[in-house]
Amino acid sequence: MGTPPGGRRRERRRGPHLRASRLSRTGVLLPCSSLQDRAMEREVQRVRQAFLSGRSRPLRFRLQQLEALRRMVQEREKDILAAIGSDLCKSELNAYTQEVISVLGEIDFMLENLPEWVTAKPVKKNLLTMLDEAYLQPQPLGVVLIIGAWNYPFVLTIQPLIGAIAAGNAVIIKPSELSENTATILAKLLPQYLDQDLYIVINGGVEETTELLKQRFDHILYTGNTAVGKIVMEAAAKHLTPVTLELGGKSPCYIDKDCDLDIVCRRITWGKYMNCGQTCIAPDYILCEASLQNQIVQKIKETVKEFYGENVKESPDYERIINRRHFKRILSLLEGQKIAFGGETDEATRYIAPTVLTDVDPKTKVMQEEIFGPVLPIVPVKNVDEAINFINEREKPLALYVFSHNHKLIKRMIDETSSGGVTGNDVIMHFMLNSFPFGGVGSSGMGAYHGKHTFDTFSHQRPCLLKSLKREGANKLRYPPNSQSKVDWGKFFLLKRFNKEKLGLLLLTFLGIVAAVLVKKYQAVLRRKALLIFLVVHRLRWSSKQR
Ligand SMILES: NC(=O)c1ccc[n+]([C@@H]2O[C@H](COP(=O)([O-])OP(=O)(O)OC[C@H]3O[C@@H](n4cnc5c(N)ncnc54)[C@H](O)[C@@H]3O)[C@@H](O)[C@H]2O)c1
Ligand SMILES: CCCCCCCCCCCCCCCC=O
Repeated sequence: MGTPPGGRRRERRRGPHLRASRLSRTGVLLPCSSLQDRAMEREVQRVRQAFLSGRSRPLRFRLQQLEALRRMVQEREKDILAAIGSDLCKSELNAYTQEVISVLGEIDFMLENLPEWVTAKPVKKNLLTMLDEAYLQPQPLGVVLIIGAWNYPFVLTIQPLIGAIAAGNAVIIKPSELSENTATILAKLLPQYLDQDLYIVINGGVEETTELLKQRFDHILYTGNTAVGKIVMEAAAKHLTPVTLELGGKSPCYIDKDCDLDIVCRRITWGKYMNCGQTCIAPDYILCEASLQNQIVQKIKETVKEFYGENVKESPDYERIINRRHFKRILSLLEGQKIAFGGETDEATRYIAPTVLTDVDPKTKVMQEEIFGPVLPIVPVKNVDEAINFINEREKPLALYVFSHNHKLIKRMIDETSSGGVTGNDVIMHFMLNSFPFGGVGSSGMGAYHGKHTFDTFSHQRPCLLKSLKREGANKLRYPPNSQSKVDWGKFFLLKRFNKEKLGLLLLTFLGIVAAVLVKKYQAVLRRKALLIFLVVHRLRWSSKQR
């Protein structure tokens, strides 16, 4: 674990120091020069060559790599927890439950299901292809770039990696330079456990990411803010590279008056102040009727005490803001606001107390940008209609939360709004169910991952149609010269429409096709039956001759 909560922490410059050494196989650290471009290109080229060798493709290899990754997490757990701990001032227990547990769960899930996912799946056929072989074959995309985020620096980098390996790709991992300890440990550990040419870590800041983005990839998965998401997409467009953008936004939380406020406030307090509010799907603000405000403030205040004790600063469960820039940014959101409780700060340790703001004017700064910190504004609304309008007038959020005993109201909120994901009567928990695709919509992102969805994100579902070089008669229908009769046949095969005059002929053809299908299907049986008949007849003739 890093500096203990409350201890004075040194604010280090993040980024430049990562660039101070040369390109290496264990986390590429680059000199800041024009050589960088070529060095980056060579690195990507090396990974591409490894992909082209074909060794990332066999199921056995993918399973081995995933098992090796699991071994890394298990054997080096202490180092990983310490790195996360020093980046975000997080206890080992919290780093484990918030990050490591999901990674281990995801690896186990992949190992269990991958053999089924990689197999080709037959598809439904039409009359034109009924005698052919038609299936979907998932195939790796190639070289994938994963740009991680700093707020959950381990899970948000490794979870996509798991799916990319499972899908048979080569991967370049670019951890966030803001969580520098986790970035360093990933660059150190991954090459010790995984194939060193197929999966590499490139560390660095904006400059290196910019260089990296000039290269051609087969897919980019970026996690971070919307502004950089646009930069990534623009760079990707130059190579027509598909992107998955895991972005952010202001996730609303509507509290209906028909609910159990004690439970609601406990759940919101957990999701809002976990990781000091630096969670992409944390409830960003509360919408509720004005009459509920004071009770909500009171109950959140009590829960904060229950969770973190009298002195939040001393709690091992309360993290710190990642850096001074974000600390100052969050502080600026408090200007001119009515602080109902909290508001204490300490710049030296980048501590911001769990804070609630009441009667917040939607036009103020705190309601104009994603907070990404432990500040919770309450915006009073008249009723659920106003809440729905409020949400729909803004960018589509990454998550939406609605609390009520009234199931119909929850369903209505879901039907009449849009967001990446929704949880009714809780927060955050949809992230933990890997049968859900996790991702945004509109400005909160595009594409999704988790579980099978990550495998699909990093796979190409290749349609494969295998025909025979026989049965050319049927194919003549599509060759020139065209004729009305051929069109009629086309209508029959593709639209299942009959020309009444030709119904008899069509019926006959159809029976012919059915017979052909049956013959093909039961070829072996028919061959055995024919042989048997031949032998019986032969035997009868022979015995009659004998007589
Ligand atoms: N949807 C999700 O899963 C998810 C998860 C975590 C965070 N987020 C979002 O991320 C945001 C917080 O992260 P952040 O904004 O501090 O991320 P950030 O600024 O740390 O950016 C992340 C990555 O982008 C790179 N980067 C930054 N500026 C760049 C530039 N100009 N050109 C090229 N690359 C650049 C960085 O090197 C880093 O690797 C929030 O909006 C949050 O909601 C989303
Ligand atoms: C012991 C109980 C286990 C339940 C753990 C719940 C932990 C939630 C972790 C949430 C991680 C959220 C990551 C969000 C990604 C965006 O920032």
